[in-house]
Amino acid sequence: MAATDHRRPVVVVDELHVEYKVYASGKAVGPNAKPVRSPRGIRTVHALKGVSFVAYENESIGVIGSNGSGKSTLMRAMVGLTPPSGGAVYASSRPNLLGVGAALLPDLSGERNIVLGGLALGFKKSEITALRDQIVEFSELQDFIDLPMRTYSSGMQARLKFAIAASQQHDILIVDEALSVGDKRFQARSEGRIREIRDNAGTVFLVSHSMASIRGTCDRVIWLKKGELVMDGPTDEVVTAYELDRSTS
Ligand SMILES: Nc1ncnc2c1ncn2[C@@H]1O[C@H](COP(=O)(O)OP(=O)(O)OP(=O)(O)O)[C@@H](O)[C@H]1O
Repeated sequence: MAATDHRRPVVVVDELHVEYKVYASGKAVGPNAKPVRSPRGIRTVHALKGVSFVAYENESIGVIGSNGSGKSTLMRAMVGLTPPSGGAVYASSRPNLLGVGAALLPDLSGERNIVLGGLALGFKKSEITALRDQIVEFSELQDFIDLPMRTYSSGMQARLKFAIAASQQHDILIVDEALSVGDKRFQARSEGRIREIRDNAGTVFLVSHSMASIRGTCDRVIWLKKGELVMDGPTDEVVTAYELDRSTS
């Protein structure tokens, strides 16, 4: 395709395989993968089985598939949190996974967590200070920002996390299911922010079970099923095929 040749590739996923090895007593094996029991009592879950695609700048790519199909594993492998057992991921810059959750502390105020989350995402202290007002405003938590995070509802926590992570332009941003937690109005605002990041030459991956969010945000969709990429193409085509598959299986 001539048009494709002119776009700058930012992520190349090449024949990516991820296998999790879990002790049989472990809790990590999900219902959809077929665990293989080895003689030593270790199960292997083949979560990604040779997934390949190229993502270009200015694309926003939806990642869909039923529970346990490998979506989060793919995102974690793209940011380097989960090592591939085969194949490779190449990226023009480090992808950022939106989900500063692990870094935030429930006993600290929203205010302190903005600093903590910002640092965890690699922002400089001065950048966080400059972005503070914008983050509070986007999260709409002005009246609650001095309270400990444990007093926030899950939707309020999700809003703060999204506001921190989306406060800066990212070259490659991965949003894993974050949008489904806030209310309708916040979802619409976050979708708008994702489109803005994409329009400013970023590439956005959105993992979601909400086909409305996917349709509203993405121009291309990757559909995973049991660790394999079954379809990669324009949003409407892939979502329609996925919904048909779900209604018949
Ligand atoms: N840390 C882990 N250890 C062992 N197995 C894992 C681990 N993480 C995921 N898996 C398994 O890998 C498979 C893919 O899981 P993954 O979380 O990538 O799916 P997903 O498509 O993101 O699912 P969901 O829609 O439910 O979030 C599942 O069978 C799951 O049980």
